[in-house]
Amino acid sequence: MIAGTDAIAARAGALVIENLGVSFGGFRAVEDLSLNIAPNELRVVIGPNGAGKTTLLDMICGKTRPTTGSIKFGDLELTGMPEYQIVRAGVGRKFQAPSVYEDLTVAENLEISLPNTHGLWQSLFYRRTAEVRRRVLEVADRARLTSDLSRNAGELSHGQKQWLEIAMLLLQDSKLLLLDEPVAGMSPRERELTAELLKEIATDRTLIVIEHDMEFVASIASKVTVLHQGRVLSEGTAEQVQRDPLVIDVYLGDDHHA
Ligand SMILES: Nc1ncnc2c1ncn2[C@@H]1O[C@H](COP(=O)(O)OP(=O)(O)OP(=O)(O)O)[C@@H](O)[C@H]1O
Repeated sequence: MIAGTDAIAARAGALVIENLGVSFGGFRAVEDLSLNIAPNELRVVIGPNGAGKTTLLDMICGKTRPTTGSIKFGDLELTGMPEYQIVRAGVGRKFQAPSVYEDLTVAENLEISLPNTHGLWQSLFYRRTAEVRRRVLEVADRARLTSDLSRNAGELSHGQKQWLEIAMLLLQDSKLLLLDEPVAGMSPRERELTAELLKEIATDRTLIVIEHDMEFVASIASKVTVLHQGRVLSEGTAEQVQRDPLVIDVYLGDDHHA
């Protein structure tokens, strides 16, 4: 019974992190960190430089192995699983710098993100091909890339490349998306569109977004977790954490709180 319930939670994207910790040669980058993220939640993680934000995402996606604690994605314990299995379990990571295939078109970038595409092209089975086209068009529409499908990805603006990469995660069927500063370097209009896109994605997927820009955070987040020195310092709405004296203290002198 419990396994069945957990399996549903895994598909829906619940993430439960308990007492997570990692040390790099004696230095504790993350310590005793617990987080509970509901299915279809859009959680923002903020914190000053070196707080452990990137290290947290690295541990969820298997890039860094925790020294202590557990990361449960539904009924799956992710700690100890190799990175490719974590991807297959539905966890997709986007790093700060976009990594798309610049010499391929937007459509081609999207097509190759679909699982099992190689076998598909070998067989050239019409119905599957039509299904691929349908899914590519649907996700391109979601990511505001419909009119750019035949352009080379290298010609896209910085913001459009970020959307393409998010679209690739959607086609990979990621149920939990980990995004590292998705609006860094974007224009104000691109930020607005990204806020809309992320909110839309959170209607049927779970997202964890690392972000510095508090205006953007306020525009997207239902809940914010503030990390400091590898631990959770505060949690609440953007407004609540910005008013928290502990958070103000940590950011003192930082223009985020001007
Ligand atoms: N592989 C590593 N080896 C040694 N120290 C590391 C390693 N990775 C991270 N650290 C250290 O762990 C701490 C947390 O780093 P992390 O990159 O997670 O912080 P962050 O909150 O993402 O900061 P930023 O906002 O600057 O990206 C830092 O002090 C960093 O120097």
